[in-house]
Amino acid sequence: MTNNSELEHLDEKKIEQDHLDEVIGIVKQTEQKLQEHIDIAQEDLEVINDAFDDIHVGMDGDSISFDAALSIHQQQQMLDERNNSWQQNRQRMDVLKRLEKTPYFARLDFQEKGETKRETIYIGMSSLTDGNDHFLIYDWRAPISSIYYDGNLGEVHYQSPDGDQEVDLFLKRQFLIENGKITSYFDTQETIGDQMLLEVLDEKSSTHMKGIVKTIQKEQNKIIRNTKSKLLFVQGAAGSGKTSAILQRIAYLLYRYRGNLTSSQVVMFSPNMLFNDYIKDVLPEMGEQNMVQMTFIQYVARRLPHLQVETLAEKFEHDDNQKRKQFSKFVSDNEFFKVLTNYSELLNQSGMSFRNLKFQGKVFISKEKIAEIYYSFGPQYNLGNRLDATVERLTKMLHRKIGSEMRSKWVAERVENLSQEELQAMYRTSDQEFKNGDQEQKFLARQIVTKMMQKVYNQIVHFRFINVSANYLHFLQAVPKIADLKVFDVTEEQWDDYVQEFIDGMNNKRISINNITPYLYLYDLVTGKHGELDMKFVFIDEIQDYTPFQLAYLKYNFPRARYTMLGDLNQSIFTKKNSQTLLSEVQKMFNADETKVVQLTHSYRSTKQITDYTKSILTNGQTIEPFNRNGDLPNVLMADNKSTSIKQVISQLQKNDQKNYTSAIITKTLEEAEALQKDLLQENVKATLIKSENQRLAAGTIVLPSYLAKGLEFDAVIVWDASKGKFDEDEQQLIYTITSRAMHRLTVTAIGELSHLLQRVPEKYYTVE
Ligand SMILES: Nc1ncnc2c1ncn2[C@@H]1O[C@H](COP(=O)(O)OP(=O)(O)OP(=O)(O)O)[C@@H](O)[C@H]1O
Repeated sequence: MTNNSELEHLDEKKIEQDHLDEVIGIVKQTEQKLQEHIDIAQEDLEVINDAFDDIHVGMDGDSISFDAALSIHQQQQMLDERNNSWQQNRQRMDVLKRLEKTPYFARLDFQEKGETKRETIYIGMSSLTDGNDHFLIYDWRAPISSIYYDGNLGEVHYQSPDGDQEVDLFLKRQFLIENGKITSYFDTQETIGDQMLLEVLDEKSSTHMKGIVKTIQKEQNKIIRNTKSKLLFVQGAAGSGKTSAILQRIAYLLYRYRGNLTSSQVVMFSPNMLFNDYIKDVLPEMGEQNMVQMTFIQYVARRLPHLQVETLAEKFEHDDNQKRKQFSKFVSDNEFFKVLTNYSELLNQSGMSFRNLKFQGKVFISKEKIAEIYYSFGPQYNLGNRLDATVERLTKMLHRKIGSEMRSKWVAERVENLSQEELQAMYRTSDQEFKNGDQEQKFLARQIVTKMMQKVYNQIVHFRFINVSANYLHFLQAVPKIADLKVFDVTEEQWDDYVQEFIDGMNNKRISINNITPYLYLYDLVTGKHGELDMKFVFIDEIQDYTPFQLAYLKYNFPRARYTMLGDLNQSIFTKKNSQTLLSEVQKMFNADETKVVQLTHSYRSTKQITDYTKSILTNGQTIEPFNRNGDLPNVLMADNKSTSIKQVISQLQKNDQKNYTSAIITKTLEEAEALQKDLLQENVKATLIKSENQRLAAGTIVLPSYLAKGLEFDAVIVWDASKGKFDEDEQQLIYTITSRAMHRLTVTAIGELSHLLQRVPEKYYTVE
């Protein structure tokens, strides 16, 4: 028997479904109108294109009349405009198609302060108006929508363009809608009801990340809508939604600053390429274009195309050595950044190295001559304009050289022997006239010499006459004199080895990750580069893997940008930095009143059981609060030997399969991942090996090394071979990162004895088989 409240609920559901049907009807009408526009625009484009072809046909030979040129220009402009609006319409159509399935996910009933009328609004992925400009759906990023994420019922505030607004909120309703049908709805008192969040988090993982617009949490909303801070620093536990929050933040910023901000003025530095692929759908699904996305290594390496940069795998394995760790610490410190900055100032007086400028294999301007020119400018010059002045002087010398070279014998001979086609190619117009033969001869000689000299000119304007590697080497050699090595526990002999390593690398056209950033920074200082002034927002994910040097360099490169840095200081697998130091070092680079630090402590990715387990691995970790979603206890599979361990993995994979969980087997190193995948194959178990960050995640079981697992998540994770002696004490963060990738199920395998890092976890948090 149904009671009254259930009946009311049914009635209410029907009313909501009717409203939904009505909105979907309007979405469809809007689609139809838009389609007509698109069709017309398409026809227009074809007409313009045809006209364009006619003009081309009308051109006679190489010359083109002024009228035709003008016409082409106008047509081109028209074409660009139409193309643009055509593209915008297509994008809008994609958004409407999505709205047709799920127009909105929430309803708010409220009354603005000072108003007498109650209002009801619906919130969705994008706004939609009816014919009378009345909003049927509000974009989730609109100012009013923020009360959905921020407030409990009752008095709530939100920021509008006119300042702080107060409303009285009566009702907050969340919908689950599938293909135009309301499957369920909840009225909630709290910010975002746990029930809705549970439903979302219980879903299975996929090879691509999903948006979280419907269930953004209050703390996350603060990150998303922050527009004031120059530095927004987010410390968040594994799985607390840092990455999700920044992607929504980018969508928010693109909406909020529409017209003044394009996706090319937003750059995101991500931990590896695999991760870029993982998140690539989130923004397009919100109707926005992806930002510029790259890894730090890509950013620096693209400027040195002739050098091979150490890979992540190499760096990970090299740093296993204690001596290297010590160097890495020194050369990645803020102090080292200062030492290098100071060194560059000395170069203003002396010490810059140059290369000879050559022409046809012979020295044309010697490096000594260049040095003389460079230091002929007074002390009022800085490095940047000293170089500019040198370029100017060298260019003048080049012009003089062209003048004298034109009179040389080889040029006269070359002119004599020019074929008809070569001549035509040299004349400005096919009927170029000359006063006399002498003038024509001069003109041609200049053309020939200028062309030959073009290479030298390019070398000058691209600063090829600066010997960057010699300069950097001098700097490294000078370090013991200008910095206190003892502070960093490095002896002079050890430093000499480090310098030698750089020289050996260079001889083989290789450079280490440690050297590449200081190398480029010195180059930028010498060339007076001002950085990319146009970049407005810089996002850095997994900040704990950046060194203070790299961060200082990014700041130098994007001097006008606002920074959002996110990370989990518990997951520093490359820098192994102590959490607080990194934060305080970063904060020093910005004014305190322009900095905001936000902590996200709730972990949403994993079940309560997994989070309880993973957080016990950390001895002095940041606060982590599990979200109350239940699952199995993590299980530890102990074996006496490797082949038993492999059998255990296979049987676990089968159990995971039964639950439809995709599994990832995470090994410590790449070598182990490769060996394990082969062993599995021998047993007829297929798994995709992810061995480089340039691959894509595949469906089905995958095997990957720890450092590529950053930022990713999987239904089930099997940690391979967490045996005794496998992980050092300072690798807690690494094992924490690996285990915290699991959403629903976590398995750990070990041979002989379990790693002491995992023996710390209280026994009540796992089972042993
Ligand atoms: N508000 C939310 N609503 C729904 N799902 C959420 C929310 N916040 C986070 N999640 C989910 O939690 C998981 C972890 O989020 P995300 O990867 O953004 O966390 P992270 O802090 O970047 O993690 P890590 O540092 O471990 O890489 C994702 O599946 C994400 O969809």
